[in-house]
Formats: sequence, structure tokens, C-alpha cells
Amino acid sequence: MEASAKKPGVLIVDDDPSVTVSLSLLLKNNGYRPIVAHTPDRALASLREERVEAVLQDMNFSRKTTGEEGLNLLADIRAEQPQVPVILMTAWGSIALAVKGIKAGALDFLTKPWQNDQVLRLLETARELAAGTTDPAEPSSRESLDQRFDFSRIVGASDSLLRILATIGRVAHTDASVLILGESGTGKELIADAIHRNSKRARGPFVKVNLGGIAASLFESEMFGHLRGAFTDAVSDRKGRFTQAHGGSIFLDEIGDLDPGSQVKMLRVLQDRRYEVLGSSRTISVDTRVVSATNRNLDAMVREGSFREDLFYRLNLITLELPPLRERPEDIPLLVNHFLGHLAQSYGLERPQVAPAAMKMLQRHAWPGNIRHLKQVLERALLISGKDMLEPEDFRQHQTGPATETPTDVLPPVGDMTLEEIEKAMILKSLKHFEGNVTKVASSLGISRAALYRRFEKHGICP
Ligand SMILES: Nc1ncnc2c1ncn2[C@@H]1O[C@H](COP(=O)(O)OP(=O)(O)OP(=O)(O)O)[C@@H](O)[C@H]1O
Repeated sequence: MEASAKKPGVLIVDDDPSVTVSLSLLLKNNGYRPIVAHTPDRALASLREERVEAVLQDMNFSRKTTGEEGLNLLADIRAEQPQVPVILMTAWGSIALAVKGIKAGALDFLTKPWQNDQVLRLLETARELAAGTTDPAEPSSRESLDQRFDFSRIVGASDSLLRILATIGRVAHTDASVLILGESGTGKELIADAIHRNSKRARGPFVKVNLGGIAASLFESEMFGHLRGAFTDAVSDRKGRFTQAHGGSIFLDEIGDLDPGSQVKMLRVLQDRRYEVLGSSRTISVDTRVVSATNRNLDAMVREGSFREDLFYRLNLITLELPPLRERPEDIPLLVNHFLGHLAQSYGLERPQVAPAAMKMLQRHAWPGNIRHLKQVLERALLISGKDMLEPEDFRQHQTGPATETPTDVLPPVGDMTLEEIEKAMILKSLKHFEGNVTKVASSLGISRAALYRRFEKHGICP
């Protein structure tokens, strides 16, 4: 009796006894103490009488299917015990209702019929996150964070970066999905990598997928894989990205670039953690942690209907917003020293100093391409100036990126070419120069690979 009281109590609220019986059995067999309620009133009474660590809640009671009762109960639970995480249960067809519930404070949702492993995974994540929020030792300094976590590749000590690192420390070990937002070049990929490194999956694979670079027609084959002969060009079997990410983490970069058809396929796999390889009827289960990123305004995309709201909520249990570099100028000296040290070493050069006036100028700059941009400017200054001490003029001509370096006299006469035509010509020129190496082309043009792929599509270029 006493031992059972120590087990974490999970309140199961559903009017259907077959649901409560099978969920109770599942929870009991996995170290939980199930508490069953068949009505909203009973649920609220249990919440007052027992120690409840999480709630699994159905949305419909009696014969009504509007979900109204479910939303009311959720509001009552939140008012009564706001710290207790609530996971909603709903049918596939009514995910919109679950989304309403999430907006009203539920942590997450499950679709019925549920997969047992998914129920357990969500409960574990819910409990770990709840435990993290009450952690009194909120680390305040970079040193204290570095003692506990591996952030070795991330440079910076500004308050905004420290807040992000502290959140990563709190959530990395859970399986919570993380959405990373921020302008291009702010370090989203680096942050995704840090989440993986500090997770219990660190020894597993970290698979990065650039969704901006995958044509809609190839989405399934790329993500789920295919068997030889599944379609005309499938000359051999291909492992999909989800298969590669099994046991590790998958980083879905440029998630805002997914077309509507691919969004629904992505929602299904993230929801059910199951998929089928093209050309095979076997269903495969995947165990992976999902981290996604975008430089687009996903909130606005959801509002205007170009990004599915249910997918948005599947991705963003935790959201990290990386501030642009111009909002954390105090990190610039640290970044400058770090990059100059690395770059000088990789080019076999002496590491130059940066004059105080030059550093001040770098700190005042707006850096539209953020940290990637800063790195490029330092690289050029290092290679071109050849000085021991870099002065403001060593940066001035390079600061706004490649565009300002184009001498105006090599441009065509005004009226001869539109901006679009110049953009296309420059992309083609760099493709030729770098013999089709997309990474180098993107870097030379000062844009991300995803942004470059978008431009390929816009201009009808096949790299
Ligand atoms: N805090 C940091 N410390 C050191 N290097 C950083 C930091 N943030 C970013 N960088 C470096 O800046 C470059 C751009 O970072 P990253 O690719 O992670 O940005 P991103 O936000 O994913 O960009 P995009 O949206 O264009 O894909 C990389 O070379 C990365 O290593």
C-alpha cells in the first residue's frame, strides 16, 4: 500500500470504461499509480483528494461530441492545479479540438487509438518537464552552465543567450519536441546540435534534414525511404531519414518551407511515430527526438493558413527564439576572438588583434546575416589586410557583405537588367565557379542553402 502511494499518480479521465481499464493496466505495469474518473466532477474531486502528477483527459463525455465539456474540464483542472500537466486524448478527425486545448493550457495531445509506447513517452516527458520547472537552481552564469552541460561549440555570455542555454539544459534530457526560431545565421543548427549532445540520445545519430531543399514529389522517399521498384527512378533500396534517426534525434531545418501536402505527411509520422517505406506495406516504428527550426514567422503562417496549426503544436512543446546578433552586441567581442583564433589557425596565419575602435564599430553594426555574416567579414579582413592589428577601415569595405564589394562599373547599364535577372545571373556564375557545390555557392552569396534552393526554384535553375 505504502509503496504504491509513492508511485506517480496519473489521473485518467474518460467516460468509456474500456479506455480507463486498458490505460490503467498499461500505467500500472509501467510503474504508475492510475486514478480513474469517469466524469468531470469525479476528476476534480480526485484532483483534490490525491497526489496527481499528470492527467490523461478525454475531450467528450456523455453523448456530446463538441468537446465543450472537455475544454471546460481542462479549464477547471488548470484553475485548480496549474502545475499538473494535462495530456488530451482525441480522435484523429478532431485534432483541431486538441489544438484548442493546447491553447487553453494542455501540455500535449494523443490521438485515439493510442500507441502504448507513445502514452508512456508523453507521460515521461510531461513529468520531466514539470520537474524541471520547479528546479530551484536556475543557473545564472556561463561557468555554472558549462559545469553541467556541454555547450563547448557555442560562444557567448549575453543574458539572452544564457537564458536559451539554461532552457536547453532543462529540456535536453527529455524527449520534448523543440522548435528553434531565429533569423538566418543566428545559430539555430548549433543549438539543435547542443540539444542532441546534452540528451540521453547523444550516442545515437543526429540526422539533419534540410526541408527547404527537398522537392514535394520526393518528400516521402527522402523521409521514409523506398524499396527498389517503388517508382520509376527507384533503382535500389533507400533508407529514409527517419530510419537513419532511429535511437537519436532528427533536426528538421527550414520546417516553414514544407508544402501543404508534405505538412500532413509530417504530422502523421510525428503524431503516430509510425510510417511506411514507399513500396512496402510494413509499418515501421520510429523512436527519435524531433528538433525543428525556421527563419520564417511560423505564427503568422499559421494565422494566414499556410502552415498547419496542428503540426505547429506538434513541433513546439518547447520554443527557443534566438535573438539576432544586433540585439546582443556584448557577445560580439567573444565571437570575434573565437573566430579570429580559429580562422588564423586554419589558414596558418598569426592571429591579429582588433583595435578597440574597430571592435566598437563591429558592435554597432546591424549584421543582417547575423553570426554567419560576422564570420565571413572577419575571414575576409584576416585574409586581405595581412595586419597584426585590424583597424576600422579593414572592416568597413566588407561589412555589409558581398553586395557592397561589387564595383559599380562592372554592373550593366541602368535599365538593362532587373534585380531578378542580376540575381539569377550571379547564382549561375557562382554555380559555374564552384562547379555546382551548393554549400560554397550559398556561402559565397551570403545566404543559407535553403534560401539558395528557394532561389533555384524561383529562377528555374537545376544545379
Ligand atoms: N553562438 C555561436 N558561437 C559560435 N559560432 C556560432 C554561434 N552561433 C552561430 N555560429 C556559427 O555561425 C554560423 C551560422 O550558424 P547556423 O548555421 O547554426 O545558423 P542558422 O540559424 O541555422 O542559419 P540558417 O537559418 O541560415 O540555416 C555557423 O558557422 C555557426 O557555427
